Amino acid sequence: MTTPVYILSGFLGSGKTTMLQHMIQEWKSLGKTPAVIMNEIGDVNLDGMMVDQDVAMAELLSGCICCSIRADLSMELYNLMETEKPDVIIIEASGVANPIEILDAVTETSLYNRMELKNLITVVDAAHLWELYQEQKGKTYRLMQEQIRCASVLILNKSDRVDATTITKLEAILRGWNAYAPIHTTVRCEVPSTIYTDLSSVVDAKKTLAQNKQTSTSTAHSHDHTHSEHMHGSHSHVMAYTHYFEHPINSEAFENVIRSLPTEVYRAKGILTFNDTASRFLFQYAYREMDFMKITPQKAVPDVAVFIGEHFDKELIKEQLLVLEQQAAKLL
Ligand SMILES: Nc1nc2c(ncn2[C@@H]2O[C@H](COP(=O)(O)OP(=O)(O)OP(=O)(O)O)[C@@H](O)[C@H]2O)c(=O)[nH]1
Repeated sequence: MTTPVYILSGFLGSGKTTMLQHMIQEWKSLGKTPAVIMNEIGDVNLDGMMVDQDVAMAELLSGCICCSIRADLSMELYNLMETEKPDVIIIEASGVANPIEILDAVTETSLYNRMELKNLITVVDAAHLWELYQEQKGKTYRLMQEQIRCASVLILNKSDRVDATTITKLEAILRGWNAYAPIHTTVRCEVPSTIYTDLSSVVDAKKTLAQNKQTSTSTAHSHDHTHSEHMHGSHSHVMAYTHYFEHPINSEAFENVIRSLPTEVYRAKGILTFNDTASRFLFQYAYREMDFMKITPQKAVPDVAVFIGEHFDKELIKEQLLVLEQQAAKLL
């Protein structure tokens, strides 16, 4: 028996965890046992909390799966196969990962383990891509392009955030960059379940990937790049700041801080206790959209927020959050 492996790629905040939740639900309803490998560039895995607690999960934190911890990925894949014997494995890459490197790690591991890459699914934030496409430059744009080129399935997500004409244009752009992958235009990654459950209908992922990989490497990188230049070139600009809260804070004051974040911060998420609400909240901020969800964590978790972006001033964010904590502490 060969275990199918799915790679979920896509820029920060595009909807990978949302997609992962659908996949897990679908497989479980079919009586299958999925296992997950999650990768975060911050040092806490908040997305893991969104995932069904019964699912076996390995976490690769504080680095990008495609470079610094690529060897760990092979090891985690091996361990999961040995200990959990899952029916299917899903790897959720960090939003800044170059999927080609993950693909290589899976292929390497499959040499000594019976696993097979079924699909490399790339989730795209429609509004974000549209904005970057207007400029057609920058590292984030190139990375997104690379993630799209490598995909065997493309999910054009957050279609609720752009109009129908823009969607048509975006679909044409995706097709121009990736001639093979089926494109699914979605809201909250609602796709026909057959794309990940009916394995017989799955495209020949290996062949597609090999073709796209060729196009991708020849256009995005010059062939004489060294391996390390290739890996770090696309996302060495990304940084993260993790803030642990000592005190509950005021929810409105926090929202104001998030609203005033510099544009260099493109992703933030956290778990917070507010002094003016009864419940704890999971907060999400992706490409200027903010979302709060009530949660009751299954295990003890600290109040924490992670900010991810390019060359932003960590100290400034830290100071603003400390002020919120001091203001709240005075009221105690
Ligand atoms: N408006 C809108 N929001 C969405 C959609 N899909 C997901 N979101 C929201 O976007 C935010 C990010 O979604 P995630 O699924 O966590 O994205 P991700 O790619 O896993 O994020 P990272 O792991 O940080 O890279 C969450 O607040 C989601 O609820 C969509 O189709 N439309």
